[in-house]
Amino acid sequence: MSAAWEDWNHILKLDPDKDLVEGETFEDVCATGTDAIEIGGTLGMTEENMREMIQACADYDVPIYQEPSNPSVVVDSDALDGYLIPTVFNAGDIFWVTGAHKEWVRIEGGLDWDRTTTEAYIVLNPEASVAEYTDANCDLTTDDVSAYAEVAEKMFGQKIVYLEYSGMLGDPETVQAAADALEEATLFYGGGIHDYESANLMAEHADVVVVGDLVHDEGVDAVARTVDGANDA
Ligand SMILES: CC(C)=CCC/C(C)=C/CC/C(C)=C/CC/C(C)=C/COP(=O)(O)OP(=O)(O)O
Ligand SMILES: O=P(O)(O)OC[C@@H](O)CO
Ligand SMILES: [Mg+2]
Repeated sequence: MSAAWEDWNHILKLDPDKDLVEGETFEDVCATGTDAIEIGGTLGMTEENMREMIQACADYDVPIYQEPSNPSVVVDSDALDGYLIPTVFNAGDIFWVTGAHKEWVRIEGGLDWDRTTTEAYIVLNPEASVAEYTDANCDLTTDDVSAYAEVAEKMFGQKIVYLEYSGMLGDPETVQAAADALEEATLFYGGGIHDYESANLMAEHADVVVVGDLVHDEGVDAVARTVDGANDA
């Protein structure tokens, strides 16, 4: 059976610490045409705000995945299709590569691995909260990025590699270099997608584009245009 994300073009990432645009509902959000909703963020995450947002999206016909930023915010909910768990390949602190995961396993005493997939993050915007949080070394050349992508897939068996430019539009050549380095793994791209053109551009290079802040800043019509851009690539 193929993994769900192999058929996706577009993910909408909802931040439990941010509001929707006034007048818009989670029903509207789930009707943007996105292939999946990922719930997560770096700052301001709690088990409670995660649970509320998962519940708010539960009744609509779109898969929901939680992307926890640390073990203490993981939510056990039947509404979830699964967990997408970051591991940050260029983190400055090993805690964000394997340490948090070890703690999660230790605390839980066993995980539902069938519902859990890791995402091999390469964090590339030094201004993003996630870069600061994980002390990521974002000073990477295109060759560094493609080499990390290859190591993620070939050495660590990662099924998903995630180029994370959160808050800024990334470099298409770097995204293409990462795509070229991968054989089977699915390449996610996220950061700064704000319209049809930017979604279309990044979806030419990555398998799946992730749209985040746009839903909180501009709303569902803007997100729907990025879905079109991704699907047309
Ligand atoms: C082991 C478990 C369950 C969790 C650990 C998972 C890890 C390693 C997390 C570190 C990376 C991280 C914080 C991922 C969260 C998803 C993410 C990158 C969100 C984007 O965040 P930003 O856009 O930088 O932050 P804000 O939107 O909160 O400002
Ligand atoms: O908020 P933006 O810049 O769209 O980034 C999306 C996502 O990659 C964040 O984790
Ligand atoms: Mg963000």
